[in-house]
Amino acid sequence: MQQVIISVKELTKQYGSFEAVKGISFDVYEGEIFGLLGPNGAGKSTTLEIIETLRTKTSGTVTVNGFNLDHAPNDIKKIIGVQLQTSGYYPGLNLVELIQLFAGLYNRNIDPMELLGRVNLRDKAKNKFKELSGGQKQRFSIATTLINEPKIIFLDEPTTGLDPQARRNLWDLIREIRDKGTTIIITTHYMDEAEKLCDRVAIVDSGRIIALNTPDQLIDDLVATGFERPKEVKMANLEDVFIHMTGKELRGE
Ligand SMILES: Nc1ncnc2c1ncn2[C@@H]1O[C@H](COP(=O)(O)OP(=O)(O)OP(=O)(O)O)[C@@H](O)[C@H]1O
Repeated sequence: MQQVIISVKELTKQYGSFEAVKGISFDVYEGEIFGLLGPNGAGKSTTLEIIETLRTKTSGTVTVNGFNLDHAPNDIKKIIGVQLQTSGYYPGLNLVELIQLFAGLYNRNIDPMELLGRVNLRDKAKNKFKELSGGQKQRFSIATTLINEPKIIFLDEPTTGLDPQARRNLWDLIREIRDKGTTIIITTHYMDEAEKLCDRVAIVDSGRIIALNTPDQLIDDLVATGFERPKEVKMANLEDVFIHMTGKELRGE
């Protein structure tokens, strides 16, 4: 029996007269990678930011690890990890110093080099955030979400703008974090990514959830309607060519 760690019931969010979230309900299970998918403006970030305690809701109930958002937002903050906007990293500090700063804020005693090792950034320990490549920045930003040893982390479009190797590398990292027991909520516009990475996905459209299931079941349900994709005539695609020619390994970037 899977344990519910986040429960959202009839959540609404009104921006003035515009209703961005229109009564969304869903549960996230402990230890899963849960994807929120949907077109631009569907209400994904609004929903996540409400759960993260960063935005007020208009109505509805949100419970995280048994804590009610209305009564115990500080308890929720303590058990979640949220990616900072890039502007949140002090420009004068190197990666080790940034981790030490966050660890101090969270009152945690952690080894910066061990954490950097987890995200394959030991050799950049003395570099500043702005000196990192896109993939490295994402990996560092994910590392910072782990500093307070959270039960749940939120990743908003973590692979946008990355090359195919860096995306795959980040998927491996995200799976490793999940396999250690952390629940992950992720938004993405890449359906191949959601299909490979997410245990379950919710599709959000105009402020409502229009589907929620495992990627496999959603595909089977579509096929059962008689849907058929035009036959693929080639055994590989351009991404296969790219990976084959440039290698699977992550670059020095
Ligand atoms: N602070 C705000 N004030 C007014 N309207 C807002 C505000 N924030 C978001 N909105 C509107 O609410 C809707 C949902 O926005 P939201 O950012 O949650 O969508 P999203 O699904 O995360 O989109 P994207 O995929 O583009 O990130 C959009 O129409 C957006 O313009």
